Amino acid sequence: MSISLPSQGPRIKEFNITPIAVVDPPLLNAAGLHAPYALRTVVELITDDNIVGISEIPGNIDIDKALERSKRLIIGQDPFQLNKIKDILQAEFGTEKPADRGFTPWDQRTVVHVFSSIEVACLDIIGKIINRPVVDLLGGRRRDAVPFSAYLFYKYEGAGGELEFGTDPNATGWAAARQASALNPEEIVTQAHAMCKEFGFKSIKLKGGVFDPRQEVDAILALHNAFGPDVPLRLDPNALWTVETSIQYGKEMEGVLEYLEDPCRGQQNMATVRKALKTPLATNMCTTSFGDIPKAIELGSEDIILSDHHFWGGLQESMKLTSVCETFGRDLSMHSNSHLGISLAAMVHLGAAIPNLRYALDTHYPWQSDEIVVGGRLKFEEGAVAVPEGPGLGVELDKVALAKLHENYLKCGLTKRDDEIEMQKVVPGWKFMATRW
Ligand SMILES: O=C([O-])[C@@H](O)[C@@H](O)[C@H](O)[C@@H](O)C(=O)[O-]
Ligand SMILES: [Mg+2]
Repeated sequence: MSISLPSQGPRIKEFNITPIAVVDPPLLNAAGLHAPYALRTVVELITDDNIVGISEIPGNIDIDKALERSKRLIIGQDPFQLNKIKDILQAEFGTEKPADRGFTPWDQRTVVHVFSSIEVACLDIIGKIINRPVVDLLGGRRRDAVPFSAYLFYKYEGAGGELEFGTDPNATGWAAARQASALNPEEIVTQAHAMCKEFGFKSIKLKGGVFDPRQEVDAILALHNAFGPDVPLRLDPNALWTVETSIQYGKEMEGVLEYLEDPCRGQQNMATVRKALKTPLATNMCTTSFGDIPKAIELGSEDIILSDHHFWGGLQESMKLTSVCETFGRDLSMHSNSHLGISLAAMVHLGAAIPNLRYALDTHYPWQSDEIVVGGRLKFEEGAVAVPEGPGLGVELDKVALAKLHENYLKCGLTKRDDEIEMQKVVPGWKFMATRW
């Protein structure tokens, strides 16, 4: 049966794709080391009456090529017809398998990113046309401001960007702390104090999977001592631990962590660990798509799904996930990667719509200093970001800032994220391992 669409309605007439490179400090993780620039891609959809919708996704040349390929399909479409747009993209690209996400801490699928970028930009357009914020297109706000967690990283000394491992001697406050090394529990506690002071975060996550688990657990215990029992803590070894290691150290941190994130790899292993611990388990690695849900429920692999609209195919798909979580008694919170204000605004609209938000969301935002939205960096108050004012996402693209970060992209020569190669520049021969301890 074919559906006839209104012949009048707006049509997308222009689809711009701009890869950018954002200054990023030398942060360490399970897959190696962050490059001096984190890559993002900015999508702009423009309607025939010149309404502009924007979105931001992780940068990767393969995703950019897929976006290029989707241009001819999207131009001429009505941004309100999101189901039709989804069907068109699905017919062109097919559906990726959950396993296509790969072993890295971040998601390596292509098509989910394409879906997400087009959907968010269309929602931005729709919001502007009907003069409503995006949160109202997700069922309306449940809160006016969305709480985020501090996100600590082990790191080498350095500011990233052109300075790479060097530092800016004129930096003060958090900008100075952000350049400092953090390679042991004491330096992690110092980083936590500086970040919480600047942004007012009320909970703290440590990115693990970098050092021997003993060192990382000691850092968590040091944070517990420094901040006391009222500041919830999380540790994320990005699946590098065995089941035995996860249970051993999970038991040691019982009562200290609010949740343990992806201690080990795969739903079956996570389910075994979950049965052995009282501490809830969270994931952005073993249950990462709707296709993973049946097994997640059957095995009981996690308590909290860390959604990410860039990986779950957009904001509306993420709202669908909230219903799945409610149905099966799971909590939902949010995962992040290095990002700027367009992604942050989208996360805030989604975070404001999620029911029963018990856990503050992740954000890498404090680690970035660049911005591409008019008015500059978004503000945190008491660790939370207010739903942006204005229709759509409530943020506008600063074209001059965008052009500068596109220049960075052209100059830096990076085309996709590869933390293993970056690490090998510092530690020759270093190898990523799917399970390490
Ligand atoms: O930025 C990083 O290095 C993180 O490791 C990131 O890539 C992960 O995807 C993420 O933050 C996580 O929670 O696993
Ligand atoms: Mg994680």
